[in-house]
Amino acid sequence: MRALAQDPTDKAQIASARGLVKIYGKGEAAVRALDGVDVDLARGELTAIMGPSGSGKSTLMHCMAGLDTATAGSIVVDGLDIGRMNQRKLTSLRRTRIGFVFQAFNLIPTLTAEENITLPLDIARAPLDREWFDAVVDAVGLRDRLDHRPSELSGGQQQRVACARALVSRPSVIFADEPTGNLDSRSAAEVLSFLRRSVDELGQSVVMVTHDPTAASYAHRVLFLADGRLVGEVQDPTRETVLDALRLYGDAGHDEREHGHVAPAGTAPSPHHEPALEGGRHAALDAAAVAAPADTVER
Ligand SMILES: Nc1ncnc2c1ncn2[C@@H]1O[C@H](COP(=O)(O)OP(=O)(O)OP(=O)(O)O)[C@@H](O)[C@H]1O
Repeated sequence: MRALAQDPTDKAQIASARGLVKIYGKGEAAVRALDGVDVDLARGELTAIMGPSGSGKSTLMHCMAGLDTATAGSIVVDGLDIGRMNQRKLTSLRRTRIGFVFQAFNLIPTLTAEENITLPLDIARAPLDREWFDAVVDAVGLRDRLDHRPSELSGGQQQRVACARALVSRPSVIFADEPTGNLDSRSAAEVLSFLRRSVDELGQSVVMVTHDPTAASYAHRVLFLADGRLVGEVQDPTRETVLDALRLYGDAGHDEREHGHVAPAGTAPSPHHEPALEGGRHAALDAAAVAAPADTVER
């Protein structure tokens, strides 16, 4: 395993956590979703987070993205200690420094692709950097679809619009939670290629939760969680090395669940399946991220 950076505010890390604990509920019903996680996520890399269902992947991502508050431990994102921030500052951090991509695309059906992409800037009344917008649109390959509404786009194109929307405000880091969970394998490949290109060509940092070994193979590095702990990692992964690691770290059921992509345990194998609660939670989180007020982050 890569050694933890001495200093979590190290510029080489886009996000770091130390001693992260998250407990949901109280008393006998308490669930220890994160059980002391120390992690450094490198700037300018695509990092994938894998692990069995319930191992704490989404919780880790939500805590590190300032969407959820940790019970204990510290988190630094882009040099800012988010554990010390009040809700207003967290909202501001999400608005200015973090991009989100969720399994549900969460596009506004009445807006065109272009309007959906620029929505966060419009809400923030922030100016559009046309050159950057063009670079993002070209990287995402949507130039000839900008006037289309979501219903006129394929699932992969819709998710690429959501990726472009996450990128357009030049966030420091993009957090993507199962970004290909609703896509067939071809559309998933389009989205994953784009996420990787956004790192290699546009200098973005991306952190992605996935169950899919193929999706994880697009990453520079894959982290494995089990029972709320970080249990291993693979550098420069291939699908095979990820599968080996999954065998080692306990997501043994993934092969049976795989259908182009791997659905979470306990869910139907359809690539379009999404538990209602999960979808609702993601939609609410995404709305919170997109609709946050446009104040600035105070250091
Ligand atoms: N809001 C919540 N209230 C109570 N328990 C929760 C809540 N969110 C998550 N948990 C529990 O915390 C643990 C970790 O959940 P989490 O969603 O982070 O896992 P995951 O690895 O992302 O799972 P999956 O792959 O199924 O999405 C699970 O036991 C889950 O039931």
